[in-house]
This record gives sequence, structure tokens and C-alpha cells, in this order.
Amino acid sequence: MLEAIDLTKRYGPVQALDGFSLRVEAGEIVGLVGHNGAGKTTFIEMAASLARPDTGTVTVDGQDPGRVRGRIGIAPQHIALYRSITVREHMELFGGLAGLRRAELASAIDELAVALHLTDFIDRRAGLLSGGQQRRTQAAAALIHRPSVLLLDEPTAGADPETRGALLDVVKQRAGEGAAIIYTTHYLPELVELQATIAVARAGRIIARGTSEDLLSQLPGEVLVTLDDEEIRVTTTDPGATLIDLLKRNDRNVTAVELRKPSLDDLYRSLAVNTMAVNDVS
Ligand SMILES: Nc1ncnc2c1ncn2[C@@H]1O[C@H](COP(=O)(O)OP(=O)(O)OP(=O)(O)O)[C@@H](O)[C@H]1O
Repeated sequence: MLEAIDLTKRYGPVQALDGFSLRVEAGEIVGLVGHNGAGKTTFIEMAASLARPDTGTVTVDGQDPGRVRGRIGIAPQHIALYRSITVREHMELFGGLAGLRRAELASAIDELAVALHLTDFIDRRAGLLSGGQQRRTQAAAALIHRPSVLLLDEPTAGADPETRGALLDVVKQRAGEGAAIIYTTHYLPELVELQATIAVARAGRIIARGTSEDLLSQLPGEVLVTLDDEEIRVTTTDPGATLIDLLKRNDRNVTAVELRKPSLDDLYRSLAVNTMAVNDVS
């Protein structure tokens, strides 16, 4: 379990975190979304004990993350691999640092090699890999020791569909085994596929949290009705009631009706403006 309470962090004039609170239970995937600069990576760095907050607390299984580093797996946003060592050696290095014994390490490497499609290049140096192969290697290094808290910062950025699919499958599997997972992305369909809870960050804090259905239900949709030759378009949070009302108030011929629900693109665009109600932000 991962819990952040009221974190603040200032970098010179920039208030990167400003009362950031978030709790992720074992077995839960929280998709952390928000525009560039919202504070997502700053929070992840604190959860991984790579930086300290100015105020507030963050705990992993009730403890300071710096004391339980072996329980945390992190795949940073930017590729951070050792160019001169191989994919297998990365897994051996990170697994060894986390205290895996030889037999455990060997079976964890075999499992991830298959799950993340690493077999063809497992003995190639990281510096010689393609971008997608490097992404998979980075994920493998984060996953090798079966951490109870997984911090994945845009793990599919620039990845092809095969890499994306393999990663999402492993993330789902790890959540099923009880890991608490933070997953940042700018691509909301991934979070629907992961059945993640979505937490929306803006200006250094979480301003909304819920399933994609919860968040979409707070956004307006559109009703388009064509009466004789006139098209009427109404933006509404309750398209059904709006449509009935429109039909009741008009006695002209209805020649076309269309209800347009808000889409994930609308949800992503809404992150920039304050359209979302704040709810259950614990
Ligand atoms: N080490 C640092 N020094 C100075 N400013 C920083 C530092 N790290 C982050 N910031 C600033 O803090 C704010 C939050 O940055 P952060 O990287 O956490 O955002 P983000 O939500 O992860 O954005 P993105 O979607 O672009 O990855 C930004 O304004 C950024 O410029």
C-alpha cells in the first residue's frame, strides 16, 4: 500500500507539489493523469525516495520509502539504462540489489523474458537496443523483484502496440498478485484497458479521482436534434432528459436525433480546465 498525505515541494519559483494526497491499496492500479507540469513525476520521485518533500509524508506499507526500497519498483519516465550491459545483466543487477537469490532470479528472468518479449535480444547490450526494446528492459528491471509497490512513469511512451500490449498484460497480472500500482500516462484508453482508477493531478495536487465512468459522468455530452430543416445542438450533462424536453417543447417533424456522450478525448481535454468536481480524493 502506498499513501501520500499533503505533500508539498517547491523548486525555486515553481510549486511542483501543493497538497498532493493519494492512497493506492494493494491490488489497485491508479492511473495518474494530468497535463505537463502537473506534478506527477515529482510525486513518483518522492514515493521512490529519490527526492524528499518539503512537507507532508509518503509511506510504503506504512514505512518511509527509503527504508523499504526493496519493496518498490520504479520505471522512470526517461530511459535510464546502463548502455554497456545486457538486458539479462540489468535484471541480474536490479534483482540482486533487491536481494533475490540465484534460483529466484533465474526463474524471474525466464518469466519476464517471455512476458515482455525480451528473448530475442536478452543478451544484447542496452545501448544497442531500439527505443521500444529499451522500454521493455526498463520495465523488466522494475518488475524483477516482484515489488509490492510499482511506480510506472509513462511506461509505454513511444512504444509500439506489441510492447504496449505486453506491458499492460504484465501490469494487470502484477495487480492481480496484490501490487499497488501507480501508472502515469497521457493515453487514457490504456487506463480503461487496465481497469484502473483514475486520479487527476493539476497544479501539484489531486483534484478528482474515480473510474473513467465516474469522471466521464461529470462531463457534458451533446444532444443534436433536427426539427424539419433546423439543427439544434445542446450541451448537457443529462442528454436523455434534455432530448425528452426538446421533443416535448416542439411540434415540428423530428428528422434526426443524435446523442453524443463525452469521450475519453473530452475527458483528457477537460483536465486543463476546472470542469471536474472534486470527489473522494483520499
Ligand atoms: N528538479 C527540478 N528543478 C526545478 N523544477 C522542477 C524540477 N522537477 C520538476 N520541476 C518543475 O515542477 C513542475 C512539476 O514537474 P513534473 O515533472 O512533476 O510534472 P509532470 O506532471 O510529471 O509533467 P509531464 O507530464 O511533463 O511529465 C514543473 O513545473 C517542473 O518544471
